[in-house]
Amino acid sequence: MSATSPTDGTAAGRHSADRQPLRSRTGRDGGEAEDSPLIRLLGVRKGYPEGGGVRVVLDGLDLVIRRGESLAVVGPSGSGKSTLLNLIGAMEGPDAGTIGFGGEDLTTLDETARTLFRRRHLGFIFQQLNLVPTLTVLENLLLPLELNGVLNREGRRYARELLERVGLQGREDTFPELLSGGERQRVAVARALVHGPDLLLADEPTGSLDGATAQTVLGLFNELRRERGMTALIATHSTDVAAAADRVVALQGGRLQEVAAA
Ligand SMILES: Nc1ncnc2c1ncn2[C@@H]1O[C@H](COP(=O)(O)OP(=O)(O)OP(=O)(O)O)[C@@H](O)[C@H]1O
Repeated sequence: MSATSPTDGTAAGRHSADRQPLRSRTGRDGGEAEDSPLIRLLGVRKGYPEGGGVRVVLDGLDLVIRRGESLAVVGPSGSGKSTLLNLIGAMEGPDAGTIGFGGEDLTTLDETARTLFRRRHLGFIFQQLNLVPTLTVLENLLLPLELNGVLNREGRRYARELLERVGLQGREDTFPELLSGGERQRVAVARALVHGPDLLLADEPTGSLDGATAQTVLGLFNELRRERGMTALIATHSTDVAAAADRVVALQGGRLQEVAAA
């Protein structure tokens, strides 16, 4: 079964683009380009070895995500949400199926091309955060810019602006181990956004945050979608996070199902 169409990604894209009320929820005017698919999964399967066999986690997923859309993925623990994010983020490859990103099939890229693709186009917020402990907060934020060879004055200014927008102004020179869990999570949020990614992949991005701070972070995602046309895919157990998304899909038993908007 598909999140958007049981059979065909193209039809699924048209179906999704017809969802006018979803656009008005974020205040976007939803032009043609914004509504075009950014990501297109067709027949994606993924399993892991277990007891001499293979345990299938994702069982033939079809999914279309439009440019500028925010999509929440919900589902029980172990249902494959992180696995789905890892596949779309080209962290690993599927056993079968294709994953299109802006017309390019990620499953055909070699390791070097996948690394470059991730650096240029994606912002990750991992559950484990993956902050570099030997770098300060600001240095952690500058890392994606450095890796992309675009660390300049404007990048430094934007890094500071993002820290302010997540409420961490004044903590630029602090090391991650001296921050609270929620503060560390906000550093990871800002770091994922600093290079202006086309797609944000966020795994439980507000899990360590209080309600008000979580709303600030979700508001920031939506602002960046409006300001920069960013697309967001968010794995979550939180009903608040799901409610802030344009669209919600649920993973269960290896399959995706569209969930009615709240
Ligand atoms: N690299 C791996 N090797 C073996 N099994 C794996 C690997 N990655 C994930 N799995 C298995 O795939 C299943 C799905 O894991 P995944 O982390 O995607 O679930 P999830 O929905 O994100 O869970 P949670 O909500 O608890 O974070 C789990 O049973 C997990 O053990």
